[in-house]
Parts: sequence; structure tokens; C-alpha cells
Amino acid sequence: MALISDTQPWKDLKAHVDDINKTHLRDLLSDDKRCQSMLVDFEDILLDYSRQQAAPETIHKLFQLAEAASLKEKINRMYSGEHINSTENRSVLHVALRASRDAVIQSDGKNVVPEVWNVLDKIQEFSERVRNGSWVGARGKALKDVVAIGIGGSFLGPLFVHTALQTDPEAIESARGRQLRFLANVDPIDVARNITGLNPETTLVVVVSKTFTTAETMLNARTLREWISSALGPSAVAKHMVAVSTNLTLVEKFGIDPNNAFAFWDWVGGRYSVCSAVGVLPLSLQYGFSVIEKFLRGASSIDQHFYSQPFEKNIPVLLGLLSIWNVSFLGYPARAILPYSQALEKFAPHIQQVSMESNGKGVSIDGVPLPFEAGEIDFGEPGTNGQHSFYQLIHQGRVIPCDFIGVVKSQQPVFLKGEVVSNHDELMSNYFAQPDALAYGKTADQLQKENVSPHLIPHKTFSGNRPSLSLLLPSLNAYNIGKLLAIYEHRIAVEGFIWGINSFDQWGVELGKSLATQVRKQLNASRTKGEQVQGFNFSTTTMLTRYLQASSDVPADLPTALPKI
Ligand SMILES: O=P(O)(O)OC[C@H]1O[C@H](O)[C@H](O)[C@@H](O)[C@@H]1O
Repeated sequence: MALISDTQPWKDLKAHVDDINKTHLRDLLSDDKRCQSMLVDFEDILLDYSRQQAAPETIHKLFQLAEAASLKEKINRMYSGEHINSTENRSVLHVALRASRDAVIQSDGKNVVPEVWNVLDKIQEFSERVRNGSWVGARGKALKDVVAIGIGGSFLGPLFVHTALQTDPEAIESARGRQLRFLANVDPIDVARNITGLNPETTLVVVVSKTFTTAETMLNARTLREWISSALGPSAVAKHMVAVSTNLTLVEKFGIDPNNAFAFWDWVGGRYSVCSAVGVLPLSLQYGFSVIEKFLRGASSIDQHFYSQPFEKNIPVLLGLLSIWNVSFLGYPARAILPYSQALEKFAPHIQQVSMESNGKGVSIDGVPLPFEAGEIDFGEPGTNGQHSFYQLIHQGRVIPCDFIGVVKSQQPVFLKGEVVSNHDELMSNYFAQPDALAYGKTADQLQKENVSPHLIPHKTFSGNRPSLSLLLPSLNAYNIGKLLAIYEHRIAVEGFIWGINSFDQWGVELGKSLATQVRKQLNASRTKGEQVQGFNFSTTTMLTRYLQASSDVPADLPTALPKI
């Protein structure tokens, strides 16, 4: 298939850049009709993209690009279970994970929804037993604490949802007396941190790994298996360890009873797996299944919106196309994700994986080298914290399109006596102010009128014309968290569909892993047989030799809980 960059709509958009660059955002924003056309409202989620460097004509041209890329057909192919992940020969059906019980979604001629619900029912039953104390540990005690071991897609999504739910009153109530922790890094410090304050007698370990081969996760799983069996005896593993995986054979080999394993399927990409048992099991153990079911329903409502809405009203499609405009035409490779909600502090780290692992590709889906850069650099922090950190660069340095995410109703409202606005209004004042500061900037003229010293004028000038978009959510309950997740998942798919890449494989993570295997072998040979470092370049040989020499006297043992300070 021809590259998208060879199509006429791509060329038209290239030519259109000069037109857009002639008009400053402050002028674009003075056209109310234009701004009105750049608002989309869906189930109380409001998207305002009027601060994009775009005219209605730009959006029209982007829709033509979408047509040239066969966007609608590609979305349909995803939903109908075609093997659109062609390098792994797999369907891409995370939408099936949150489909209603009576939905029909086929993969390889089979409706996958009943299997999805079998696992969801099993999670509901198991999590209720653990939560109500009818499933107990080896010493007969209720398991009130959960450590979920996993990395990448088996970690970041569940952590984001957990962090977001922690301020929801319903979720707080249902999690009372329980703890959920995430162990991801193979760094023994992470093990020590996670077992600090936990008693193996009351702890359930959930090993989460799609492949059940990921080196970090398996080492952490072995370490916690040892932590449990050295305290409670090897037979305790059956009561204290369960697994989530697509590879049930390896789960059993590891020593976890397959009855205590929660399956998912190869048509779920790791970074799209938070709605499978990967997220649903640990989150249901913490909050109860009914809370997590609302999260799934929220994601599902966006799945339907994405599938059925015309592009002009389709939030993920619009967001995806605007990203393409910023990255491929205006030449802004990065995007800042700025939630004005501390509960969303783990949203940007999750989206980093979903976006950068999906779209950071150098060839088209047919293997043709791309003559343009695909993917974008995502980063972010909650506001207002970020304002006191990297916003200087965003305001006066590089142009970085920003996503401002705000929440209408705070889950934890505070109104101090004597204050003019509530704490939440204070937060939101910044959410509303920052996009205009970026868009309008401040001119030398304005500064002169304010009698600013001439030598400071260049330093205090803001060029403005810096694009952003704003999403306003009604509240941050489980349902809306599901929606937010699905909006971004689909936005990223849209970008990949337009660029014509495979957003659902991740070969780029393999090379580093295989080189680490070589290093691991060397470390082992040097430590056990005293072998010299060999077969590496000068730099790595020097560094490895220094590491081996300087760490030869460090005693190795099971990590212990960190001391209380
Ligand atoms: O779930 P697992 O099989 O353990 O994989 C965990 C993670 O590791 C891999 O390296 C991939 O980059 C990720 O996409 C994946 O989510």
C-alpha cells in the first residue's frame, strides 16, 4: 500500500502549514464561530480544541487525510477481529474486554465475549471470597494486602487506575482496611519497599505477566515466593500466590495452581490490557468488583462512541488527527499531558507506554521505511506541580502542544474559612489560565504599557501561539476514569492508522533484552568462575570490569523490609 505521505491530502496539509502560520492563535480565538465548531460534548465530557493552530479548513483537510488512510475501514477491521497486528498475526480486541455480556465480538470465527465474562465472573467470585475472608491464607488469616508483580503493560495501567480511584469516596469506602501495592522494578529496593510493613500471613501476591517470561517479573515472583515459603512453608504458595497470564502452562510450571490463574488472550496487547484480568483482578481485590465494573462500562461507552460517531463528533478521532497535524505537519514532536488532578498523577506514565510503544516505529505496516517521523514524545505531570517545574520551557522555550485535563467536581472538596475560592477552584483557576497564557502570550507593546524596564522586555515577552487542547471531565469516578483511558487508547490507534504503521507490536524492546542476556551470562561467569570480561567493546568492558571489582564484596541475600526511619 502507498505511504500516506504520498497521498494528495498529505501534500495539501503540507502546503496548508504556511496559511496557518500566517494567523496567530490570538486571532484564531477571536472568531467565535470557529471556536464553537471546535467543541465536542459527549456524556458530559467536553473537548475544546479551539486553541489548536488550526482553522475549520485544517480539520476538513485532516478528514480528507483520514479518508486517504482508510481510517474508518481500519477501525472496523479492528472491531471485527481481523489480524491487524500483522507482524504477530493477531487480532487487536481490547474493546472486547469491556463489552457487555450480550455483545458479539469475533476473533478467528469465535465470539470472544463469553470467555471474557467467564474470567470476569471468576474474578468477581475470587475477589469477593478474599475480601469477605472466606479465602484465607495458610495460617487461617484473611488476606487484606495484595502485592501485584508486573512491569510495563502489566503494571502501568493498573497503577494509573488504582491511583485515580484512591480519591473516589465509593472506592475509598470499599477499600477500607486493605492495601494494594505494585512491584515492578527488578531493583531489590523495590522488593524491599513493597514488603515493608507487610506480613506474609496476610498477603496475597498476584503475578501478572502476559508472557510469564519477562525476566524482571519472574525474578520478583521467585523472590516473593521465597518470602512466603520461608515464612509459612512451601505449601503456603497455593494460598498466597495467584497469577494473571495468557501462558497458563508456564504459570503451572512456576508452581501456581492453574485454578488460581486468571487468563487473558493473545489478542490483548500488554499496554492495552488494563481492562483484562491484568487490571481487573488486583483492582477488584482492592475495591470490589462492582467498582471496577463501572470502570469497564466507562471504557465501553467510549468504544461505542469511537465506533459509531462521525469524525466531526468523535473525540478519539479528532484528538488523533490533531496529534498528526502537530507532529507531522507543524513539526512539534512532543506532547505534554497535564491533568489538573493529583489523582491522575500516573496517567502520563501510562500513556507514555501506550503511545510511545505503539507508535514509535520506523517502518510502515508493510515494512517500508517511513520518510517521516512517526510517534510522539509524551510526558506530563499534574498541574499545578508542573507549572513550577517545566512550564518555563513550554511558555518561552520549545513549542509543545499540551493536553489540559480538568475535573469539574473534586472528590475531596475543601473550602477554608476566610478564603475567596475553594481549593479546587484555586486548582481550576490555573487549568483555565494556562491555555490562554500559551495561546495569547504577551507582547513587547503590552509590557511597554506596563512600564517594564526596556532591558527586561525581551525576557518578559511571551510569543504565544502555542497550541493546547482542553478536556473537562464531570468527575473522577470509576466510570469516567474508564472513559479517559479509552479516549487515549483510541486516539493512539488513530494516529497509527493514519501513519500506516503497526501500533500493536513492539519489536523495538527486544534488542536491549537480548544484550542484557549476554551481560547476565558474563556477570555469572565472572562471579562464579572468575572469568575476565570479554566479547564487549572497550567502553562496556571497562564499565563491567569496574562494576564487578567494586561489587565483589557485597553480600547477597533475600531483600528485607526497609527499616522504619
Ligand atoms: O506482561 P509481560 O509479558 O510480562 O510483559 C511486560 C512488558 O514487557 C515487554 O518488554 C513489553 O515491552 C511490554 O509491552 C510488556 O507490557
